[in-house]
Amino acid sequence: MQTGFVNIFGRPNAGKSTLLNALAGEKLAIVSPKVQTTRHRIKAILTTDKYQVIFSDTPGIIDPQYKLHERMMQAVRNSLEDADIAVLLVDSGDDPVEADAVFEKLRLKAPAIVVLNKTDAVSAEKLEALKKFFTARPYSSKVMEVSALKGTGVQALLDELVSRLPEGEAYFPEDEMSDLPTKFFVGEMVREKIYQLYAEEIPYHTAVVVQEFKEKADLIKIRAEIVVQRETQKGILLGEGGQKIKALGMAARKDIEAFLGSKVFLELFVKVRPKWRDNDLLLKEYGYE
Ligand SMILES: Nc1nc2c(ncn2[C@@H]2O[C@H](COP(=O)(O)OP(=O)(O)OP(=O)(O)O)[C@@H](O)[C@H]2O)c(=O)[nH]1
Repeated sequence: MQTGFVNIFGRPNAGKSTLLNALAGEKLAIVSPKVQTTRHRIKAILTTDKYQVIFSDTPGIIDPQYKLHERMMQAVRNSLEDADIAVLLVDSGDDPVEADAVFEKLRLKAPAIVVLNKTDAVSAEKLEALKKFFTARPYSSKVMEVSALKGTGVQALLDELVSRLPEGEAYFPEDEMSDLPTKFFVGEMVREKIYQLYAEEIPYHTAVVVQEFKEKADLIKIRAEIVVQRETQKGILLGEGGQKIKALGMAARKDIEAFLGSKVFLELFVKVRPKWRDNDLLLKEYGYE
């Protein structure tokens, strides 16, 4: 069978997580309109009798400002190492010069396909110009177009990727969807809702840790801790009379229930941990190694 690693790189908000989910046919990576939603390297495994592709979504490439950012960029570097094919994802509405600067710096070893995303949101002329621009770049072996959101072009991209993979044995059992544990995805679903429900800065000061995951007769009991840096942030998360966190819990529970295919009892707690984003021990505890 054709088998190998396809790793997705790009600037924050290019749509990497949306594309990973579209390729995998399953929502594994969380998505929000805010930049830097993805903090880990998230693998999605797609297996048929003809191929196994292991896709990786990586954090958007940025200059680190605190240790959490450094961990995020380490996840990007790890992903550079094992790629059989790199997908360089471009937000077609963006300035191509900025994406180009990021791709140049990656010093890719693997052959790369430049994928123009969000084609649903730009004109044909702009797309034509982008195609010309990226075709001429030295790292680009092909330029393709998709709308990860609408699904346009995703099958053609998948076919192209599979055709370029080496032949070999499957790396993972056929029923495995990811190399990350269920608990991780549950925490991510809570984090996604924080990105969606809270204003600008709150999500960037927040981590989510699932502390308890117990399967009972007819439901799964989950206890998750939301970590923030300051007391004021705790107050914002809770909202007046706990209204905000209640809404957060309800929205997250819905997604978690759909993901697990089971009824869920979700308890959320907020804890203040000053400067956790720069604390090696806490970063490790929260899963950012
Ligand atoms: N119109 C349009 N919007 C898209 C498309 N793909 C993604 N988006 C939107 O772009 C935003 C960012 O998408 P993500 O998938 O979270 O982007 P990302 O590259 O993983 O972002 P980071 O976590 O910052 O690295 C979300 O609001 C998506 O809905 C697309 O094909 N068309």
